[in-house]
Amino acid sequence: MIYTVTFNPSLDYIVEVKDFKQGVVNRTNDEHIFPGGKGINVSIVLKNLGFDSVALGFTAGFTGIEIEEKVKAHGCNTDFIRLESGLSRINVKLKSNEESEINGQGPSISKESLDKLMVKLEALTEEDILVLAGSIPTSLPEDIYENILKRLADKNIRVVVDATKDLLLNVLKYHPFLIKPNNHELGEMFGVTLKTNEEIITYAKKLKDMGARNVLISMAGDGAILLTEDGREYFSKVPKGTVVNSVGAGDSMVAGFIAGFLESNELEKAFKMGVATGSASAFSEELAKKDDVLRLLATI
Ligand SMILES: Nc1ncnc2c1ncn2[C@@H]1O[C@H](COP(=O)(O)OP(=O)(O)O)[C@@H](O)[C@H]1O
Ligand SMILES: O=P(O)(O)OC[C@H]1O[C@](O)(COP(=O)(O)O)[C@@H](O)[C@@H]1O
Repeated sequence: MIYTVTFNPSLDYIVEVKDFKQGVVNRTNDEHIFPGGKGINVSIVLKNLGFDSVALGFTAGFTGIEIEEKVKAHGCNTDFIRLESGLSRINVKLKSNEESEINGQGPSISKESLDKLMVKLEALTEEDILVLAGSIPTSLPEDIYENILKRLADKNIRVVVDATKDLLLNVLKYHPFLIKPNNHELGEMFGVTLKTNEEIITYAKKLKDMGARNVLISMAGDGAILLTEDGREYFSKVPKGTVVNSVGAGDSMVAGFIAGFLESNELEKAFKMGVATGSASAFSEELAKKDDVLRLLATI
């Protein structure tokens, strides 16, 4: 089974405002509310591609109840831990001349609740895939992903991590099967601005040297790069299309990669499927659907 963990689920409030102006009352032209958070998006897209998973993580308050209902409405299995207090966050995505995002901090997670998650994760076996994705509430220490992988280290589970900065860097010594920073996050990890593909490959290799097995770097509309554990390097352009909503494109890419790998056992095919799935999400209001993914895959 595939298990996704979202420490910090959200309701994504996507608002379109023509010519947004600061400091005045603006009115929306269009608005949507979607369940969000990286692991949750991975679970939804996996389902759209025909793969079952279990969405794990923490929810709180009425927003948490709504998130869980919406995830279930997509046909996903859920096993969230309910927090005693606080509210799951509402992340605002403002689409105007530019795209801006305000992502919340999320509720506090107590030690007892964390322990409940560990009990669930300790039941995983080498047959399973674990996806740890997204930020953690500010109340938690930055070594939380690292601690989880340390406790699961002898189980031979294939782990996918989509996180930023130290949260990601600290897990590399546990040899995650796949990591997927974008090019900006990659630069941020090393305190540099990366401009060319050569520079991006140089720094992606550092993540491999630090322990990651396969490193997937997304670059939004500029394509993607995969460095594989057996030393191959792939670059792909993105398919042609009109971007409608790129929120969740990165998570969709992770889901597409996993689905492609489970279908073919080939990293190159997984890579192409990842790119097609990311772009299928970027080209639609909601997350990628299978028909659109397969149509784009044929062009890569
Ligand atoms: N402007 C775009 N045009 C085409 N595909 C896109 C675009 N933006 C994102 N994608 C697709 O989604 C994938 C992930 O996008 P990216 O924005 O890099 O991830 P993240 O959301 O993690 O920052 C890309 O590799 C690509 O396949
Ligand atoms: O946990 P973080 O880093 O705050 O990100 C959460 C946000 O990212 C998303 O998962 C989308 O991520 P991507 O656009 O990178 O795929 C949203 O659904 C959510 O609001």
